[in-house]
Amino acid sequence: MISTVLRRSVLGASRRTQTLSASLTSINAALLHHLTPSPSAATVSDLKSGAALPQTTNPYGVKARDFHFQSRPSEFRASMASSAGFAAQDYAPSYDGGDSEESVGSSGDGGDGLAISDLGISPEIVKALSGRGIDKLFPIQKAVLEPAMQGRDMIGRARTGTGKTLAFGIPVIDKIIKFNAKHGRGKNPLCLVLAPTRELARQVEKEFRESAPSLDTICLYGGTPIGQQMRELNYGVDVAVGTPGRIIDLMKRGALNLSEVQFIVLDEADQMLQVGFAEDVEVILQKLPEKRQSMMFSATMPSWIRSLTKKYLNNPLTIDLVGDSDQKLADGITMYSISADSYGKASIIGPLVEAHGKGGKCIVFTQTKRDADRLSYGLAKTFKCEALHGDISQSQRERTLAGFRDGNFNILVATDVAARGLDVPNVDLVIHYELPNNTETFVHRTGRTGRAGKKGNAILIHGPEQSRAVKMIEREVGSKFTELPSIPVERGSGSMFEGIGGRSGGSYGGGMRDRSSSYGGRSGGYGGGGGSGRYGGDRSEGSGNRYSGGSDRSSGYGGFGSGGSNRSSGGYGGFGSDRSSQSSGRSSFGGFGLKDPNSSY
Ligand SMILES: Nc1ncnc2c1ncn2[C@@H]1O[C@H](COP(=O)(O)OP(=O)(O)OP(=O)(O)O)[C@@H](O)[C@H]1O
Repeated sequence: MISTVLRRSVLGASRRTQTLSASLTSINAALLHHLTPSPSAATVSDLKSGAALPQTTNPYGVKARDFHFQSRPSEFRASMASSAGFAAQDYAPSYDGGDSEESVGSSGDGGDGLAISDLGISPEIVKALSGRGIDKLFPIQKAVLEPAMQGRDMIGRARTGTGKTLAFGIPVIDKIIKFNAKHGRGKNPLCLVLAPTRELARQVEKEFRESAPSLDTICLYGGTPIGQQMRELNYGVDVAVGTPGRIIDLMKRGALNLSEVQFIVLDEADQMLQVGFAEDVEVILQKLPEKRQSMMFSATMPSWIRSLTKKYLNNPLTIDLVGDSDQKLADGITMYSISADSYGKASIIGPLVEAHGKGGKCIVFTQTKRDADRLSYGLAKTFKCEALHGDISQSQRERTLAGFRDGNFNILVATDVAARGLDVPNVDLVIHYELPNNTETFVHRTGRTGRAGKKGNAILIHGPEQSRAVKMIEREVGSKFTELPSIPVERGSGSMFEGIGGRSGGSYGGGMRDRSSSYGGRSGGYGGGGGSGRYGGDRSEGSGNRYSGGSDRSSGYGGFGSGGSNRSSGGYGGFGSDRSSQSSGRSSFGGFGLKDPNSSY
């Protein structure tokens, strides 16, 4: 038993990046707790009476999590919480009601940020944020803080890169820290954050971890061994961030108990519901206590999401710093467009990067995994470049992203798996290799640049016959493109892709000319590339295209991605399998899917 205790201690110590001395303190406390029947071990009657549990103190002055022994009921916090209160209300002046139409509009945008040190939030958070150069609240953070502290359910919308993660993160973290200090720390998570992609889940979890080092956070996502996640859950966590599939898998295995969750956040909420996670999200929500605070955040909130939120949220406050008529992109992003035919467009990427990339980082978004592979292979002959998409193993995806962040290479060629939420500093240029699926995708892809007040460029490559679609994007995002002069392409330039056929597997035939013709009516093939199971990782690739203007319109987007990806036609391959490649297959919606939550992607 002692060795078990030690094993758990070591696991906990490494995971929580505590200092050695703090770990030893915890180990000592755990050993003491275990070897001394009383008074260090809480009895059931202690718990019922709400008597304080023995606690140790970590370097942040926050009570450390006690180890979980068989002898202790794992729901001990539930018993305590029932007598002790609810974090969402503990610090809230009572909210006086209000109707569901209540909203905070774009008037909340702008103005000086509030100094974080003046807000009365935990010193640990202030210190951690300050260490990262974050001393003042951004507008969305300022707008969200008070209602979030009051325990309001909410829908938050603000442009890309404006700090939505900390907008929900700061109040949730603060409440958990204070709740733990008051009531002791338990085993089951108090906060659950759902994200549509693994990369985003990791990033959000990192943001929580770095903002509150004393809390135990965990990231739950597919493509990685589940055993380690189960062990960490068994040790106890405060905040769990993850993709719905792996979360459901862990629930089914009895490793994840959501009965004490007090805060649920859907990050990139529209994407989560739009790509078909609604069902999974509902399964998860049904396992949560009714008494909870629910929040949804995204830079884009299509109108259909309102009706869905009625089901999930209780009298939500809408905080919308974008507004209907405003431009949808972050300030500081300049949009360019350039015409290129399908034969030549691969060859203009290099010149575009050189002319507009300012020598910094660049992300090129392609519609398909195959194009991402082929383009990155071609570009790698001249540039430092790598591909990122859902058919790449999770460990490689993580290495690639880390390498990109660290500046080991400066061009990332990615599918929409990288479109949502990813925060990589100093991406100066985003190139849309072809027209994206819909306005939301355009906004999110473009939003990988111009983050946190920085400047950035975005270039949309379009076919000579797609000017109507380009105008439609302009209208919907509220910004104009500056059309760049065409770049002459030598006829032999398609050869940059020679010799790479079959690199990503599959049966797509034909030469480069055909492959790069993204709007050519692919009626299948790409859709079924990866996901074998219903539950698993993220869903972010594939699908039809909304902008099929001009002559492309006749080319049959409806079938794009139909191969093997239709949820109704199979793929219920059990829990835990990887659904990271795509999730389209709703061919009947043909890509113009924003009107229906189930349509696009
Ligand atoms: N108050 C602040 N001061 C300075 N930097 C901040 C502040 N808040 C957030 N940031 C930084 O701004 C960047 C963008 O934040 P974040 O990723 O939360 O944006 P977002 O609104 O969620 O974007 P997206 O819509 O693309 O998901 C991050 O690097 C974050 O650390």
